[in-house]
Amino acid sequence: MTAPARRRPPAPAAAGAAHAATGAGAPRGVPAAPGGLVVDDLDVALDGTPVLSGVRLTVPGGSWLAVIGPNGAGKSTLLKAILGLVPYTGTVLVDGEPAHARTLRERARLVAYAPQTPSLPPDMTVFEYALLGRTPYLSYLGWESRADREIAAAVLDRLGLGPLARRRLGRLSGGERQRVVLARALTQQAPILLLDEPTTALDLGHQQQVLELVDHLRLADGLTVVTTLHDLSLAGQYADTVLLLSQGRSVASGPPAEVLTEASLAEHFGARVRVDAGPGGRPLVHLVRPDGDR
Ligand SMILES: Nc1ncnc2c1ncn2[C@@H]1O[C@H](COP(=O)(O)OP(=O)(O)OP(=O)(O)O)[C@@H](O)[C@H]1O
Repeated sequence: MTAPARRRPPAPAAAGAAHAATGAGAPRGVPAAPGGLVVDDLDVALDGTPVLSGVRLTVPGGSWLAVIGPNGAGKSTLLKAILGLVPYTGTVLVDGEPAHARTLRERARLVAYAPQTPSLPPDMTVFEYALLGRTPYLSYLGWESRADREIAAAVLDRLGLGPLARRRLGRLSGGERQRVVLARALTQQAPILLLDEPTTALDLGHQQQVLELVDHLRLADGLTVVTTLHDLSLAGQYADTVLLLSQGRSVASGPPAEVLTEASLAEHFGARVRVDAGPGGRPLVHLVRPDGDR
């Protein structure tokens, strides 16, 4: 896979005032992270219900942010706001500009998104679906080139999906569907990758395969990665920074070992856990039965 090398120094934290999503250009005082993301004072209400309030984050280009939080905390909504798929107030800068300042085609070349529960056309084949990732690069009346087809085939191979290339989407298992959705996002070859729960349907081996591939691409090509993850040990092993959302607010953000603490997880998830230091001091989170002495 090829993508422009985008290694950049971390950007300072955002510090701007709220501004309407319909405005154009970066608000004064909010520094852009080149190749990265800046979110500041983000509010989202859906059907009149506040879902996100005052959320802020900075993801320097080439780094990995894991967004964690209990069910309904607003993780998926945060990704959708970054993509410009839901209305918001506040600041969202993607590679230094608000998403809505770019055309849909420009956005698709910049940000690839693998949603949590996509609807897949049942009669489309795996290869055809992966090839959709090349759409932002086609001319308006053009067809996919041989190079586009080779890129899609290479991504399917790297995800172990080559043998399923001709299979129709309606005949895939849950885990196969999830990897196909990731394949389409990777075929897009965008420098920013937003993955909503990319491992929930995967067995242990495929979880590792998918996350290692994403990390390999991040390191090789400088991709910026944002994943929501319910598996907190995976968040701890792979992310540079963890953002904990609770009831629509950012309640903690920082290196995994600072955010994934027993006290914090008890408070915000209502879970009793043990946190051990794993390889490199990265945290491993284990559920502990409240009556574990029995
Ligand atoms: N159209 C809507 N109108 C009102 N509330 C909504 C709407 N869509 C989503 N919500 C609510 O917004 C909240 C955040 O949803 P979101 O999907 O972002 O949470 P999440 O953290 O990704 O949850 P999960 O871990 O369960 O996937 C939830 O309480 C959800 O019910």
